[in-house]
Amino acid sequence: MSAIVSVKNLHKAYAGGFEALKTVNLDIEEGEILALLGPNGAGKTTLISTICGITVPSAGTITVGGHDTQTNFRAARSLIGLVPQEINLEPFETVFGTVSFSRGLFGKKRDDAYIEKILGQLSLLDKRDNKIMMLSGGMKRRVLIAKALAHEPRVLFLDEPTAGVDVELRKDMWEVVADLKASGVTIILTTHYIEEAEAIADRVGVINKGEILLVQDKAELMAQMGQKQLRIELATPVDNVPDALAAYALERAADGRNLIYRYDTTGERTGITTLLGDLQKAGLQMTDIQTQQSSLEDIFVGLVKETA
Ligand SMILES: Nc1ncnc2c1ncn2[C@@H]1O[C@H](COP(=O)(O)OP(=O)(O)OP(=O)(O)O)[C@@H](O)[C@H]1O
Repeated sequence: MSAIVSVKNLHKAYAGGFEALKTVNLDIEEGEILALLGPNGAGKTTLISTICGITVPSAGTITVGGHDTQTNFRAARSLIGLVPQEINLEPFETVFGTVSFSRGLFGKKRDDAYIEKILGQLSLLDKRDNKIMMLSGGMKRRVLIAKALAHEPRVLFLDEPTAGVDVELRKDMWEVVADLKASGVTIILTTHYIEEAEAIADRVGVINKGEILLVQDKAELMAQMGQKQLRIELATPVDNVPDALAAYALERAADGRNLIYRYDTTGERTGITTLLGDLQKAGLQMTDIQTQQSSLEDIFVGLVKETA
């Protein structure tokens, strides 16, 4: 795969001198879904709007499809669709009119069949002639996506696409994003919902305080940084972990009814077999055992805490 968006040594300081981005380097591969995670104020929106040419970088270069966003803005911008955080639609306009007009803004020839195809993809075809003000919040978000796709961009930026959207609709949006990927669009989304990144992203980037802490394949990240835990339920609760088991650094939980053992998923040995043997030797009887993998959320919280 080759990079469709390439960000090199990007730095952004706002007028007051605040450094929103500190030397960001990022390559976005054609056809991937990249989720950018970060706490409030981390610099996600600044990064997106700088790539889209809305915010001027203080230093560094960005290319989209090989076009420099500063020296060749029009060519770079025509490859980008941007779905902003805020709903900024004309309430009296129709769905079709809104999307078709946006295509015209990019100097593309009118193409009703293409607009209808996008509306179909976003389940908006039956709302084609409805006025925007008649739509629900979720439908308006879909119109924002349709509008961003109207000029056939190759890269789509979604800034918090599901903020304030209910769980069911959020899952619908994930399907929409998966369909768009299948149609060949590269997708970058920012989100506060880590489960969203876990569900749909190919790669995950974590930003904090204007710096990219990591960008990594999601599955690899979860395998590498994730810990597993084994929860052992005891027949009789214990007040203390027996000294003979000190080496396992077990944690008591549920009033001593459970013991928790954490182990590294990348280690050669988990130590579980010897632990179970030693538990028996120590005279502890188990009634149940369960394993649990740490989630992307655990990993994210750990990373951001480290740089706090
Ligand atoms: N126009 C501006 N002038 C000065 N500071 C700004 C401006 N826009 C953003 N900032 C600051 O830059 C930092 C990064 O903001 P940004 O909106 O990029 O963060 P974010 O990660 O998108 O946050 P959120 O998740 O809250 O949307 C914040 O501290 C913000 O206050």
